[in-house]
Amino acid sequence: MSLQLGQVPVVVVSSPEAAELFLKTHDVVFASRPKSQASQIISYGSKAIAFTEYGPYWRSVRKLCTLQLLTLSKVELFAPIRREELCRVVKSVEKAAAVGEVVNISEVVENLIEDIVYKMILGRSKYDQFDLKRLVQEGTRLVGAFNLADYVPCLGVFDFQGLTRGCKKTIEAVDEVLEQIIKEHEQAADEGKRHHKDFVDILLSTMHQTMDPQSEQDIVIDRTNMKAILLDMIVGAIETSATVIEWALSELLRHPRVMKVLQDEIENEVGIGRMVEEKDLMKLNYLNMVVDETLRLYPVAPLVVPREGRESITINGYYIKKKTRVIINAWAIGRDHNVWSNNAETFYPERFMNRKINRQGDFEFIPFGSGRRGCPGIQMGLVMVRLVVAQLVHCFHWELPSNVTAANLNMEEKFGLSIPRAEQLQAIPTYRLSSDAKHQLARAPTPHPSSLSCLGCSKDDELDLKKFIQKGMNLSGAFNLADYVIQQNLNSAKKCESHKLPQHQIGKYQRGGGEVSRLALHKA
Ligand code: HEM
Repeated sequence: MSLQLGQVPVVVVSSPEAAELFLKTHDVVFASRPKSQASQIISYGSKAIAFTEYGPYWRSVRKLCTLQLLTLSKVELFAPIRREELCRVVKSVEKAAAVGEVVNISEVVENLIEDIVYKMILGRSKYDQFDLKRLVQEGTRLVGAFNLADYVPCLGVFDFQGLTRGCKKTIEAVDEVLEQIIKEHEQAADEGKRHHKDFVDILLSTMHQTMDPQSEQDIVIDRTNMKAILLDMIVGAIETSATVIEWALSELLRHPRVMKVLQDEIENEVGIGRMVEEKDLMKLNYLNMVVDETLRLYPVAPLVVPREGRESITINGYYIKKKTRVIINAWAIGRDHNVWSNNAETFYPERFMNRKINRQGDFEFIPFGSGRRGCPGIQMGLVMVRLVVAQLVHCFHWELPSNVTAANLNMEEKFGLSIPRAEQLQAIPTYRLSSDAKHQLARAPTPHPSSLSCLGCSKDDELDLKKFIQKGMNLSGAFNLADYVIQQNLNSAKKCESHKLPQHQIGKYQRGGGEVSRLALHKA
């Protein structure tokens, strides 16, 4: 569908076939983002990833964030943080369950995801004096709002809708929090207190240095870029994951049959004597179906994030002018009857049973977008969503409060860049694990700090790599006679013999060093 919104030509894509043309076949043409007044202000002038135009800067920053924070190995590194935060939440919901209290699930989930994300990205829990979550929500609302000035630019100066004022106020408050976080990291580094590097430390260490030596442009990041990147990561991680979890739990509450199948699956795989661990997730197929079905019906970004044509192009006989804005309607695609049959509006996870889904390559299912601008946080998002949903339905039975039924539970959404529930979700929990699980909860280990190591994993108790490294250092530092007597003539075995150095002596050092480095490499 083609629209003319003010001065901006817009193409709306609402079928999987068309989505494939824009996100795969001609992805490179539509890999840029349009500039909007709100996104410019909120992203410090397009200095992060999500609203930055396609080019070397965007590529370098995206690469940095992916490698340092979002690869599967980095995501796994943060498992202890997720575990500890979830244990804390389970304990507090258990207390509410003991007295039959109604729990505000939305609040619990949003706070949980917020805590996990801050610890992963900022290396600390939230500040009492700053409500960063509220600022993030406000920022997302402002960026998602329809701003007349984006389509009729001459109206921009008047700011009729007050969006520019709102954005400036929000970003000033966000800036204060980010400045404090950066200062704390700098101070701790100066005092030699930072033994484990978090994402803020990584960004600080890359400041003012060429980010990508292979890039044709000399790209360096300064303090402002750093804040923009941190904000992008926080917004990307908090709003999205919490929203999916809330919708999944809402649908499970409306569909007791699905809830029961899911609880049975987890009980069979995990047992009723302990909480769900991340390693269990890969065995939980029905859980994956529940999450996919939620993402199909409630794609967090229903219109993905707008794209912009970098050049004019003709697609399927239609001429599309350079700078045309492209809106991919993931919401409509997820509910398309031609793809999902006549029951497309129904929450029915079993539809994914015999469907092999590629989450960023099948165009009938694009909750994470696709192509060059597809979501880089998919691994982190999916782990958080699956783990929290699994844990909450495994540890508790949930019932709607007495005045709400499955039929009248309010399922309206708030409109913005993302679509959270309009009304907070509330339910009454009953603890369902055996008493052994309580001991396990009490013993929940404190996580190791979010160290981003060069191997991308934490220390393994069974593999004492440090011992091998020390031994290797000892051997390479040892005085080796052979280095002084035969080193110059190593290539001549005959000369070695003629120097009358005992063969076993040479072999001892070579064997020792070789064995140590072989073992160390093997362990690594
Ligand atoms: C369930 C969770 C998530 C969902 C459903 C989701 C969804 C999306 C979608 C639809 C897009 C637009 C893709 C496109 O234009 O093709 C996107 C982009 C993005 N997401 Fe996510 N996301 C999730 C989690 C995360 C997390 C955990 C992070 C980072 C910590 C993240 C960071 C980003 C960034 C930086 C972009 C912009 C990419 C670019 O423009 O190059 N997301 N996400």
